[in-house]
Amino acid sequence: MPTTVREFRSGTETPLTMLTAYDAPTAAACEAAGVDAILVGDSMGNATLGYDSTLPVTVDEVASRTGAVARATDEPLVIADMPFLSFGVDEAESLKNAGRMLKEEGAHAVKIESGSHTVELTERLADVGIPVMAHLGLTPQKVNQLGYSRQGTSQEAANEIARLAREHEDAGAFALVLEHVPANLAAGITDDLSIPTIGIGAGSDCDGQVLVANDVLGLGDHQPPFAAAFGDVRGEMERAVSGYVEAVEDGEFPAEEHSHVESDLDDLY
Ligand SMILES: Nc1nc(=O)c2c([nH]1)NC[C@@H]1CN(c3ccc(C(=O)N[C@@H](CCC(=O)O)C(=O)O)cc3)CN21
Ligand SMILES: CC(C)C(=O)C(=O)O
Ligand SMILES: [Mg+2]
Repeated sequence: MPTTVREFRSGTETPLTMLTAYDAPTAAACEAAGVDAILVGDSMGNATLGYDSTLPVTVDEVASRTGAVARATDEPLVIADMPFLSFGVDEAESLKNAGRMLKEEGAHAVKIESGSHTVELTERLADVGIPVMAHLGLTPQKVNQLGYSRQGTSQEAANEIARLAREHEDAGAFALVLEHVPANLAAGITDDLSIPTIGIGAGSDCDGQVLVANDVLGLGDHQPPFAAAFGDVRGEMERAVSGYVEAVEDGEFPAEEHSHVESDLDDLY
């Protein structure tokens, strides 16, 4: 498994796997299951913080969860997802916010939602030693312009995504997320680039795949059409909590083995 971005590359026999995690136990489960990279996604906004988009997520929130994920794991690459307006406004601020994820929180790399405005920033970050994962196609921080719809569906839009993909590789990005784009566009970009492409709703010809952990675990209430549940963790949580509630209400918990009596104590009343 990769512990530096140099080992996270295309052309391997099996596709690369990436999953989001926002806490230590989920990160530990990802590591135990052999996930190659963990993305501390700004999807934490809707997945765990109760917002209806990723826009309100702060640098402090991503930083604190990145620290938790990095402390809980050794092997997987840990990538911090830079939140809305934490990059791309002011260069010094972008470098400070991204650098903090590596310097203070133990991330190995950052991801930034990309566009023509992030080519120079990607180069600058890479130059100072902050590996950048680029992200094209559906970029949820642009929900107010794009909604959550498919991207790259016209020839013109597809060409633009392919051009930006090449520009970000040339700028020094170590990998590229392609979200909600046609499988044939993602396949073409994957062929063209030498850095690994990681798809989400982008078909099976990318070098790797990423999904939001809540969707994979069966923990979410609403999941995108391209996601799949491989478990029923929400059901499992409800069963465990119901068991606890019933045991307390029936007087079965706590039992003797969960309590202790000090025979030396005097009666207090
Ligand atoms: N749990 C979760 N999973 C994700 O994959 C995810 C998040 N949260 N939060 C951030 C973004 C938002 N994403 C989404 C959310 C919804 C659709 C979706 O339902 N798309 C429909 C409707 C499009 C529309 O509104 O026009 C589609 O048919 O494409 C797609 C991606 C992907 N990301
Ligand atoms: C879905 C991935 C690519 C993401 O950006 C996130 O989880 O925030
Ligand atoms: Mg994100």
